[in-house]
Amino acid sequence: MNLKQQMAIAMMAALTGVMGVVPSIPIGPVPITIQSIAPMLAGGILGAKRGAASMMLFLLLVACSVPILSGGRGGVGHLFGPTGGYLFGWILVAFLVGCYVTYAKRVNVWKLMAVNIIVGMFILYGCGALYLSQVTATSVSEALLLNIAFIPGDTAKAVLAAFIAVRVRHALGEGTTEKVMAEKRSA
Ligand SMILES: O=C(O)CCCC[C@@H]1SC[C@@H]2NC(=O)N[C@@H]21
Repeated sequence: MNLKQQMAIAMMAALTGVMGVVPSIPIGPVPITIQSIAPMLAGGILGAKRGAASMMLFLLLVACSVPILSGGRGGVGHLFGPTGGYLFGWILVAFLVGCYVTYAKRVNVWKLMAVNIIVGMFILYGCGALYLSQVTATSVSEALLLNIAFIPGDTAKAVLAAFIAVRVRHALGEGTTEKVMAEKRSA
């Protein structure tokens, strides 16, 4: 991995942290947060491995008590608290969304939007709810139902993330034959 790719991972982790300045809206044990757009952007812009790496770096910084979770929270306790399933799920979301952009011959904004919705919402809700039901006295079905409140905001984030990712990839020349060949040579 070259320096430019490492910088891109660090910048995505930093961007996710900057989003943490925006306070979350607490509704029950899991808040509404703008940061849930970050894994979709990370995968959509950086691809599978680098997208997942940026989310890992972000969570590592949180574990080191850097106050970059929404509302300025940090500390390893947050990773294993009620929202831990969502936080670790962000790595999976970035990876799976990234798989689409990495392996698609041509990234289509509508398909990316669909992948964002399926992975960045419904698979993430599954991870979050399963974990939440383990660490609190909530059944899996109750925990799943909590996610209904996130659907409108997360749908908007999935749409926005798809448009931003396609624009940024286009601006960076990602997916062009020359770029793919150059990356294969430097890998
Ligand atoms: O800050 C945290 O502790 C993590 C919050 C996780 C929030 C989840 S991510 C998916 C869903 N959409 C939201 O806006 N909130 C939840």
